[in-house]
Amino acid sequence: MASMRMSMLNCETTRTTDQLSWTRNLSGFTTRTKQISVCFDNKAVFNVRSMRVVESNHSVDFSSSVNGSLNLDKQTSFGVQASNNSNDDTVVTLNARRKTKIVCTIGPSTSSREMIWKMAKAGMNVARLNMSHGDHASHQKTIDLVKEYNAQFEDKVISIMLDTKGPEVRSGDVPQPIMLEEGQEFNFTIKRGVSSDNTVSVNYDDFVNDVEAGDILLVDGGMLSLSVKSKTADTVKCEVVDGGELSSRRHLNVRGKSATLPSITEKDWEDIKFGVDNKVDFYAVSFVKDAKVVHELKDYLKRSNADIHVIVKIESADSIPNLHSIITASDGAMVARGDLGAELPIEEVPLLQEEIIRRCHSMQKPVIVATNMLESMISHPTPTRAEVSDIAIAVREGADAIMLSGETAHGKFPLKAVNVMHMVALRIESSLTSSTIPPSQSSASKSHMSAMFAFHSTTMANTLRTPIIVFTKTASMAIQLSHYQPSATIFAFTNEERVKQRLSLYRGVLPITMQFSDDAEETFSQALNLLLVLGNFSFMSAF
Ligand SMILES: Nc1ncnc2c1ncn2[C@@H]1O[C@H](COP(=O)(O)OP(=O)(O)O)[C@@H](O)[C@H]1O
Ligand SMILES: C=C(OP(=O)(O)O)C(=O)O
Repeated sequence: MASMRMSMLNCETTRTTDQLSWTRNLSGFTTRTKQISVCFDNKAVFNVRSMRVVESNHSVDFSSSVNGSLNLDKQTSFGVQASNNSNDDTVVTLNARRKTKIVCTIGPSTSSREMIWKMAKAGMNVARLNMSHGDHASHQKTIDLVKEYNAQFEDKVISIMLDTKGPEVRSGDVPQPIMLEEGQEFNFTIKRGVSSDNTVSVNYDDFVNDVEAGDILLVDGGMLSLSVKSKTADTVKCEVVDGGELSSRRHLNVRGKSATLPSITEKDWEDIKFGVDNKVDFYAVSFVKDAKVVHELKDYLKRSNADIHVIVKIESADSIPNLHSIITASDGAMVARGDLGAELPIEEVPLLQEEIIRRCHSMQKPVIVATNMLESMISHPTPTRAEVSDIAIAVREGADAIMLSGETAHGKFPLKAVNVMHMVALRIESSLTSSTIPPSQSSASKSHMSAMFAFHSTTMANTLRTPIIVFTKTASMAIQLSHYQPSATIFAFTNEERVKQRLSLYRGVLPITMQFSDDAEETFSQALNLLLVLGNFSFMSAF
């Protein structure tokens, strides 16, 4: 077992002083810790402590599938033991904990109370509501259930992400899937409510203006494809290139072209208002093409007094030249590979994924890798090896979160899919060779004291192989720490429920709510107590 050191820090540190050793009784067990104290906010003295910790990371327990939240099962969670080393004080053992977060799309397979609870247990960190499907009443039910779940725990949290429909083009409803054969003629019409063997509606009136003869139409990112042959005032006539089943409300993309609609449509504004009313945690904004739309949404949120973060979905060909300004304006990004791979050549997708993750890291913004991650598990109980490798790549590239779509929304094996994602992420993370010093591209700017503090705390924590405890009111210090990707967990204590909700998207951060006392000593003790009570640390033997 490797020895580790647990440190505690706080934001806006301005100076450090040496400290004495400290003895106190914690939950009936005597512990001794060494402490370093730091000043923060230019006035209060706050303590940075250290404690001997042992990590049993050689035996990752895959049965302890947790949503990055605490595991109450003492067998599979943490333990604390007395150190034999007289210089080192309390020793804690803990099993590795998944750092990469899991976003799950909620749909018919997972919207029941029972399934929300089971998904949370299996490892869901963020519930995504796709506004392209369902109505406000059905999404309201999900929101209420997630909130009910959250209200039960200080140490477990599912955040809510509302994904706007955006200016997407979709085929209309069909009573039964239509089988399209290669070479057959098939039409899309802007007339509403049409569904026959050779024609269906599209939901976008300018479709006829946007497409030209010779364009290639992709259904569901290329599951079916058609070549445009001609058009009339209301109908686009095509020939099927790759056939298959066309079901209701399928995505339509024109290879290489973005729709000319605004990124936030009238329906989106209604959905955004619904999100404000329900205090969701994140918007995932579809088909963002430039930073202007992000500013527009942020202005609206400010006017509405709504503290909701904006995640931009990078999925439109038009967004690529504006990546820097879009991500700068946002609070994070999603690599929405479905539409991205339809609007741009598919071989560009892995390169863009890497680039978007790199840019988000450089701006300390969270990034989600989405779509097709375990696609085969929509209908099969086990993933393809390529899907497992895809998850591994996203984890290695440093994504904050990885996303399940149809796998959990309407798949046959939603819990198994979450479990596979959890296990693969955990295994890959355990194999990552963590250098002691955080990556050089993330070196701390000397002008930002908090960045320097996070950088050096990470170096210390990595050297000593210890988790970190951070106390944060605004999430900022926990986010800074997450950015440097320490090798062990960041326990983020906050007295703000919304901060806890938000932090559940960030890699390596385990948010816990707790009331802060005016007395920093007491706050620290309370936090340790809470970790003990919640089963993060349990003494295996006392001294
Ligand atoms: N709230 C919902 N109600 C009904 N079906 C849903 C819902 N959310 C997702 N789905 C189903 O799951 C599929 C995959 O989800 P997702 O990838 O989010 O959708 P899409 O690719 O259609 O944008 C959808 O195409 C739809 O069939
Ligand atoms: C996540 C995506 O968006 P949606 O599921 O809303 O189409 C995507 O296109 O990859």
